[in-house]
Amino acid sequence: MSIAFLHVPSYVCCHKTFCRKRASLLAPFDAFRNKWRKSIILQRKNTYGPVYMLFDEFANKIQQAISNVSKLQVFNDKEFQKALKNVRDSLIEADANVEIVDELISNVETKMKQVKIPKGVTKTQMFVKLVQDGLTEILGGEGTSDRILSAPQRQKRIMFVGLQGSGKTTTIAKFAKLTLKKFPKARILLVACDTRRPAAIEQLNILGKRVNCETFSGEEGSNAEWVLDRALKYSLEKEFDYILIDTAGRQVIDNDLMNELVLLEKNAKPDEILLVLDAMTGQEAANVARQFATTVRISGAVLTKLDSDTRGGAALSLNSISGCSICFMGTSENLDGLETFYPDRIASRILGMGDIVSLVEKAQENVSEDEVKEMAKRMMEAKFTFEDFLKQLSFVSSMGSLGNMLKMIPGVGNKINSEDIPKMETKLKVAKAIIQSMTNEEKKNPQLFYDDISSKKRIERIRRGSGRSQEEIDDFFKTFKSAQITMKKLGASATGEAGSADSIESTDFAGNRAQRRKLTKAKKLMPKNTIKKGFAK
Ligand SMILES: Nc1nc2c(ncn2[C@@H]2O[C@H](COP(=O)(O)OP(=O)(O)OP(=O)(O)O)[C@@H](O)[C@H]2O)c(=O)[nH]1
Repeated sequence: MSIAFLHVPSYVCCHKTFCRKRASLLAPFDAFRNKWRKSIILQRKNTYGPVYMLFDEFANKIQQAISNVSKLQVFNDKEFQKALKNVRDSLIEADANVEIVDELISNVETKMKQVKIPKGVTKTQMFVKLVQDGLTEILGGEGTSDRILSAPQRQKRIMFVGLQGSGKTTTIAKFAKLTLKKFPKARILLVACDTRRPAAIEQLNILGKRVNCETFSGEEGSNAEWVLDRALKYSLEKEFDYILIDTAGRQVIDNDLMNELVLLEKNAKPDEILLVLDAMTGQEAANVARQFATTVRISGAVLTKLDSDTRGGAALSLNSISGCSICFMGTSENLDGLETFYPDRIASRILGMGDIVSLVEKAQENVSEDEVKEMAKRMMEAKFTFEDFLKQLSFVSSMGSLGNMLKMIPGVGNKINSEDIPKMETKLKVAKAIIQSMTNEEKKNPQLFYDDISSKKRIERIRRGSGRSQEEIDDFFKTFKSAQITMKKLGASATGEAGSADSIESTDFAGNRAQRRKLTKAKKLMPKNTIKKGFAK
């Protein structure tokens, strides 16, 4: 059965009254709609594990349009118009607002005609850059996330508002965790002002414990103002640095909700008010934002459930329609699933150009400088053990989903087939299990598995201990060997020692006969001085 009828594009319902009527008309479908959403999340989880690609449906289409242009030898007016049409179509299909899309297309068209293309830059490259700039603009301007996440000069109060089920309570816990990552000594109090839904208080209590933050809640039946008043006194007394205030949501915007928020804003005098919006509502999120912004002073939006939103309509419409910029995005149900939203980096990721800045930031968050130095030193010394391999694997998994990480690497993200990622993630898990079944001596000395007469017995013991098949074990040792070779190559090239092709060929994992023949042929074709030492440039 088609459920498309549940999502009327918001440009059809530009009138406030109609919006309200539409929402109440759809209220009976809400339970069904939520069930449908949950089933989609489950389906995606079952198919791809924890992987999500940012707006993958939209990204695939726009990347296709861009890649067609990049392949062109001649970029004449006919091709240019065709490329513009393809970009426009992909944005419209992504549920972006038609007026905004047309403005973007017209800007690209005008700029392309006016701009003086610098030497060394092709017309098609200029086109891609203009599309990227346009996309960055509609995703939002500067953003306020850095200010919101900055160290507080005095007690900082942040209020979270939004419709029911948009993800406020979960986002508060995620936000607390993100803040603690940045300021580990920060003292954070979570305040349960969502007194309408008793389960919300319990939910905040549980989540608070999971992120090691204290929660303040009133008795059952107490009103939100009363709880806030007590919580503020308590927080001053105990000198908390951050006060994160959860508020009640409604299925639709009504006077009751708005009046309560106005009172809470007046009493809490929050430094920031974050509007939490469900990305899966598409353009409707922009209308909700517009209505909230008329009542309370919204500092920015948190767009949740982006892991389930393949189209991107909410992100593409929010800023232009409501003037509300996206500061953070929810990328999973996990408490680690909140990321800062940088429009330029997101545009780059969508266009398949990667996001190396975020990748480096993630790496810095998860691995210390000393660890990096130690790893580099071992690489230089051409030592690479199972212990190092395990450290690298743990480092990769601590950075979040592999799919997200790969998408951030320029030139790699758009070449990865999302269906291959779960296989890669399973491979990482298998490798971890195998190494964990080794003794400390084995972890430190991989040679025991290659030269030692007891190697067969060792491998068999590990196979049984890790519960893996012989095929998985063989695959693991092969992968490890090639990682070891790569490390040797890197170490040799950095120190200028003989290595590279010659030394690789002499190892037992130089590939099969066909690969070796290919290598010899390549070496013959290379100028002599390039194959002696290090990498050929
Ligand atoms: N997949 C996914 N699920 C999320 C995300 N954020 C929140 N959720 C889920 O959305 C559901 C609703 O989240 P809540 O935090 O309870 O929403 P709320 O706005 O506090 O709801 P009310 O208190 O009823 O107003 C929960 O099942 C969350 O786990 C996200 O970024 N991704």
